[in-house]
Amino acid sequence: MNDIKLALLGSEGAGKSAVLVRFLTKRFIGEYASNTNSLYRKRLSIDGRQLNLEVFDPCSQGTEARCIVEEPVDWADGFVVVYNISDRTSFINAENILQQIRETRIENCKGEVEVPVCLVGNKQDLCHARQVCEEEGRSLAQENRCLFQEVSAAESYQEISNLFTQLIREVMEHLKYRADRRCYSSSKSMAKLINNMFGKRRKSV
Ligand SMILES: Nc1nc2c(ncn2[C@@H]2O[C@H](COP(=O)(O)OP(=O)(O)OP(=O)(O)O)[C@@H](O)[C@H]2O)c(=O)[nH]1
Repeated sequence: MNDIKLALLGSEGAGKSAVLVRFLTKRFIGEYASNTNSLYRKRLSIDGRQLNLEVFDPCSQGTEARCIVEEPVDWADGFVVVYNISDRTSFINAENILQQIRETRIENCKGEVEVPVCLVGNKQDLCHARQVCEEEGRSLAQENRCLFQEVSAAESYQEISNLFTQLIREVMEHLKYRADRRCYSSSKSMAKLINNMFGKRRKSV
C-alpha cells in the first residue's frame, strides 16, 4: 500500500478546502472553519493500486503553510497550490509559494528530480470578476514545470478529480524513482564495501 502525502497551499479564501473536499467527497460545502489546520485521510485506488492519501490543509492565518514548505524533512510528496482567479493578490501569492517550493526542494534534494506540484486557478465560475487570465496561470505553471487547471469547486467535480489523479500518478512515479535511486546508491555502496573487504585479497591470490 502506497502512502501519499500532499499539502495544500494558497491564500486565505482561495478555496483550498473547497477544492479538496470536492475531490474527496464530490460535494461542495460553502463554508469551512479556517482557523485550524486539518489533516484529511482517504483510501483510494488509482490505476488498480491501493493507496492511503493524506492531505494537509493548513490554516492560512498561521505560519504553518510557510513552515511546511521550508521544513527540511520533506513531509509532503506533492503540493497543490490554489489561487482565486478573481483575486490577483492570491495569484501573486501562488507565484511566491511556487518559488519557495522550488528553492526549498533544490536545497534539500541536491539535483534530485523536482517534487510534483499542481497549480489550481479556482472560482472559475466567477469569470465575470476575473483578475487573472487563464494564459497567465498556464505560463506560470509552465515556468515552474507543474500541472495546471482552472476549476470551480462550487460547480464541478470532474476537472478537480482529473487533476488530483494526475498529480497522485506523478507522485507515485516520483516516489518510485526516489526509492530506486536509494536502492541503486545503497547497492553501489554495498559493492564498494564488498570490494574494499574482499577485492584486494582476491587480487593477491
Ligand atoms: N464562487 C465560488 N466560491 C468558492 C469556490 N470555492 C470556494 N468558494 C468560497 O470561497 C470561500 C473560501 O473557501 P475555502 O475553501 O474556505 O478557502 P480556503 O482557501 O480553504 O480558506 P482558508 O481556510 O481561510 O485559508 C468560501 O466562502 C467558499 O464557499 C468556487 O469555486 N466558487
